[in-house]
Amino acid sequence: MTVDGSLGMLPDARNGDGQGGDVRGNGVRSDDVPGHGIPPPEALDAGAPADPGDGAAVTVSALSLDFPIYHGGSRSLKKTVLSLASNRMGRSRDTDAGTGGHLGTDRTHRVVVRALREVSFTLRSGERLGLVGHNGAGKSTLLRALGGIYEPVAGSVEVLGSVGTLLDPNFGMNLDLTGRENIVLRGRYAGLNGTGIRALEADVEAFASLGPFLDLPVRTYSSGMVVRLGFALSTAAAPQVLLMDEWFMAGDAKFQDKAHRRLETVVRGAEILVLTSHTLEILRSWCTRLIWLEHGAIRMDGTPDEVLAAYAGV
Ligand SMILES: Nc1ncnc2c1ncn2[C@@H]1O[C@H](COP(=O)(O)OP(=O)(O)OP(=O)(O)O)[C@@H](O)[C@H]1O
Repeated sequence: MTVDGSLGMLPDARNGDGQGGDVRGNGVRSDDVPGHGIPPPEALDAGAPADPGDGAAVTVSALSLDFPIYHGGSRSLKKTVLSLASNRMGRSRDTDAGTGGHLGTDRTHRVVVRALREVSFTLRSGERLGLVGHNGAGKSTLLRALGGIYEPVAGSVEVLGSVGTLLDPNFGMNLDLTGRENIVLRGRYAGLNGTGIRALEADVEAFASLGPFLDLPVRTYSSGMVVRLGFALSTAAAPQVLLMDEWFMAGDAKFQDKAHRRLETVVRGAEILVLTSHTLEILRSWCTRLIWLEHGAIRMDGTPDEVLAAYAGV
């Protein structure tokens, strides 16, 4: 079972529980979340927060990841794939369109999108990595593989340290529960005691500014309101390794401003950041290193100045 080690976080991978499996973005499986009967915070005072340990590092070795296409039996798709590649995965002629991963077939002749192809890199404490590349280049897939959400078909991912994810505002959220109940649940999954959960509730309530909606089911929220709640929950504590998709830029202008300030604190607290964005100013100002992905493979790995000059000519 993969239970998050701290708020919005996956467990420390050194416990052997941070990789693979059906982990949702915040270490909470949506099907694990009970619908009712959540004990109040004061009933939980015996618990203690997990110790995230120290010395974060990320090692990715020859990572490949495929998505099977289940209606790939259609003749036109098969014909396209067969005519595109002649026909060994990972050894394409110039078979790729301008967007998307590499289309091919696996050993059982099933059509797959090879979203990542033999990706290798290491990250040490202090590094802030930005991922750039065309639509469908594999940026989000790589983030999710680092978060243990997707399993590699080949190669490996090793993450040392607690992992925090800002990948999808809905991850780990039970839409039938109220915002407040979701906060308590998240606190419980993080191993917080009653005092910790009350502090979390106060922090998220103040930050998300949902007013009376906090006591209504999340399914009644607008998408911006879900972002507010999800963001507030996922940024309530700084993980050692923070994985961030660009959805955090969603929300109205006032919220974006607030979100940016809070994120800066989290990013300062995190030892390693991995961020995807199409916004060049964000990549330049937040990252110390960029990896340019093209059709699932690393095209370039360097400083933001080097990579942006080659990628975007800026
Ligand atoms: N769940 C899925 N099922 C099938 N294919 C998928 C799935 N998720 C991603 N893909 C495919 O994997 C490839 C990489 O997608 P990914 O979302 O990682 O790209 P990205 O670089 O994040 O793109 P964008 O900048 O458009 O968000 C794409 O070709 C996409 O079609």
